[in-house]
Amino acid sequence: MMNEQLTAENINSAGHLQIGGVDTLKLAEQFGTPLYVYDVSKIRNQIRHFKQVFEEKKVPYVISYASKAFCAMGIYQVIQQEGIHADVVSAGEMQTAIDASFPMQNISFHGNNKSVAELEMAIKHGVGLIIIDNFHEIDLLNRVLQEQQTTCKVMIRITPGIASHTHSYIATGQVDSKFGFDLQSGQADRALQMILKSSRMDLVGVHAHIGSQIFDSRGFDAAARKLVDVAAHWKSEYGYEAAAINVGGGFGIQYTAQQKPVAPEEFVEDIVSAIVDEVTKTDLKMPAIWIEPGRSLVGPAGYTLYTVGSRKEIPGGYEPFVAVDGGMGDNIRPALYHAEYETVYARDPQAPAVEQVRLCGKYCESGDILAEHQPLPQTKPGDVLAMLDTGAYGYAMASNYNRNPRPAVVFVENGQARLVVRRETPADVSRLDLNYLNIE
Ligand SMILES: Cc1ncc(COP(=O)(O)O)c(C=O)c1O
Ligand SMILES: N[C@@H](CCCC[NH3+])C(=O)O
Repeated sequence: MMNEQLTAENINSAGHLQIGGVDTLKLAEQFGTPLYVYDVSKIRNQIRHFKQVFEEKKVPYVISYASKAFCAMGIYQVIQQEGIHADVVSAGEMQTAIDASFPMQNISFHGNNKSVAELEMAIKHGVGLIIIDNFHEIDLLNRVLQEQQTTCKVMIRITPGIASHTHSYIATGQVDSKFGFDLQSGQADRALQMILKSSRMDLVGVHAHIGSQIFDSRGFDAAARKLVDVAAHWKSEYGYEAAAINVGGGFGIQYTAQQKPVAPEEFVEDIVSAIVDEVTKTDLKMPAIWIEPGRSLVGPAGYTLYTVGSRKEIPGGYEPFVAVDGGMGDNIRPALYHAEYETVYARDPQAPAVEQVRLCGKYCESGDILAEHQPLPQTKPGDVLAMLDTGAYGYAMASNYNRNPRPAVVFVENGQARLVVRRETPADVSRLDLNYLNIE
């Protein structure tokens, strides 16, 4: 039976799993495993779906890819081709965008504790927008702008007081969040007044992000309406009219057959309708609507290929452990959020399952389980498995725990595979260490 996440295009004439027209067994052989593989056309298609919604609704918009979901030069190059913006949250992400020759005016800089060095770097490189999170940042940014004798565009991030229904580790819109200015206590208004007073900051609008991996539109609807409300209040109270309303990202994707999020573009349709509806009740001009999708752009496009190694049977009715050559170092999400994924047997994704196993990694942690109750056909060492939908927050959150080198990343498009991040070597992993006792 075919996994729901796959289509007929995923099976080649040999019956093997293929991605972007390339056989996954060949990819594993050519590039080794574990391997992150992206089907680039899926990313391009999703961007087009988002664009279509805005264009049909005839509203001004900006799509800004949240590059924390997957950051590498290659992805900045793809999204630049598609003509969208990106947001970054660190000097490292910014550097990667610079290395990819991404137009810096299309970069927004987020973060709840941006350092002076990061702000200086952003201003020096002409980052298009700084999304201001707190009072300390207003102070730092004013100083940096003063020193560099320049100005920059900013947005104010507010906490809309909306609890989204997602894992508590990835909810951000509730009042008790570390991100953004609180509305109820008047923090957001104070921030507005300070920014309007600054001759160096050009305020373009208001931002909120309610969380990640959200499955339905209710929270977005409420957040969108709240943002228009804030914009209307700022106009009537302070004479400031927002040119942009940024609703953040967070559109959930389907990782398993049981999960039923609405399609990413449907979230956007609902958001746009809510904003248009609210704006028409006010005297505001239609602001540009910004979205910041991360997971929904890159998650479903990503696959992780693993090779099966050891197997442990435990008498007494326990599920066997089947170990692969990766694990929590290349995908921390199962251990961190109890995230679930589906995995298929690459040689024959339609092969009937004969058992359920615990798919575990090679890291020295009992919690290094990639999937419990994973149905699989009979596997043997050397077989290749493909975990689906690993494109977001997989490579981005990879670590060198146990000093395991991180996997390579390959982009596949039109039957061609290209390495976009090379595999780390053991020498890469120890490259930063210095000799404490000067022993040669
Ligand atoms: C401010 C902001 N925008 C966008 C995103 C992207 O979220 P997602 O990957 O869930 O679309 C995040 C991460 O949650 C975020 O913090
Ligand atoms: N890293 C999280 C999402 C956090 C989003 C960042 N604000 C995940 O894997 O689901």
